[in-house]
Amino acid sequence: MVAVTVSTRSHPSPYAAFDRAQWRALADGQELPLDAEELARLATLGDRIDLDEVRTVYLPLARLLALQVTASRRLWTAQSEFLGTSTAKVPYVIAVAGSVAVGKSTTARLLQVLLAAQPDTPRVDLVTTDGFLYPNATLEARGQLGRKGFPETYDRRALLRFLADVKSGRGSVSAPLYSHQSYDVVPDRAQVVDGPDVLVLEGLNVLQAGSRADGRVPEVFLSDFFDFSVYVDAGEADVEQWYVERFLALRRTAFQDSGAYFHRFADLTDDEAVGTARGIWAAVNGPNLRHNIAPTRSRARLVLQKAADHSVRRVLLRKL
Ligand SMILES: Nc1ncnc2c1ncn2[C@@H]1O[C@H](COP(=O)(O)OP(=O)(O)OP(=O)(O)O)[C@@H](O)[C@H]1O
Ligand SMILES: CC(C)(CO)[C@@H](O)C(=O)NCCC(=O)O
Repeated sequence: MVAVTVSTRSHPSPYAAFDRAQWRALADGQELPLDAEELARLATLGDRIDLDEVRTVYLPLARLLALQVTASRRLWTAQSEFLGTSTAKVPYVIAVAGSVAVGKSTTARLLQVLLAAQPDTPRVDLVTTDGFLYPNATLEARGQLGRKGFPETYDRRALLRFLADVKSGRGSVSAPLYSHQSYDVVPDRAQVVDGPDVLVLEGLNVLQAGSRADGRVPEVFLSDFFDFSVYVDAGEADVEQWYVERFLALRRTAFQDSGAYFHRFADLTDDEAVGTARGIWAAVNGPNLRHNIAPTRSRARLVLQKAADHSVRRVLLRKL
């Protein structure tokens, strides 16, 4: 099957586009290594997804990635033999980017499960960049608590160091953790990444180039350490709607916990909750999407374009 090439009259597109049927056909006959129960456990609250969607979208993606891992290992071994250096295995790093509430977490968790079922990649670790946010106390002192998720609210040097350490083949590399419930990084706890076959790194900011305080271009970018990158894309009006729906659902569940940062929103009426969620979107997540996240989409190797019902309607794969 031939993929459609997306192009404008003046610029040939760097992407090949696949509709659902074309993409699904790439993994025809492959077994799905998870059932509906496991899927429900790993899907983000509000993310409507079923096994058919996993088979159509994520299974072919996992197959493509497994193929890339195997090929890159072969290349690595050949180069090491040529140079006479050690052939120690280094983790294959996949970045997953996109807006708040677009479904990055579900995508990243699905890739973890599907890749772990492939023969060459049994050990797959998942790290989210949320843990690299500065603690609320630091953000508050800097007047940045209302900008959480913007590039400057992350410790980008620590994130870069973490990834450089993982990619240099070092074992037992620690990543800090974040709690959505307390809305803050978790002190005194860490996630240890110990030489997996694949590391999936998920976050709003993974494709951002960053800039230094002195305005100079940094010498090393996070993306220098990526082997593959996925951008989860949808229209802003749809993502805002998903954010609002999730906020309403969390109000009935997570916000009820008296220890939750958002507990003060637990007793809002539906109208008040919608107003509050739209307010947070308009002040923080919307501008962040427009100014800092969407502009990085063109750096991704693969784009999943979602429709209003959360289903992926088109897959774009970089051919240039
Ligand atoms: N305030 C909250 N309280 C409790 N859980 C939350 C809260 N906000 C988000 N979550 C949950 O935390 C997980 C990750 O949320 P996160 O905000 O990182 O995802 P996202 O980046 O907004 O969106 P997605 O993963 O859907 O792209 C989700 O399962 C979500 O339902
Ligand atoms: C932690 C992030 C930045 C990313 O996951 C996001 O979920 C967030 O908290 N954004 C700030 C505005 C809000 O509370 O939705």
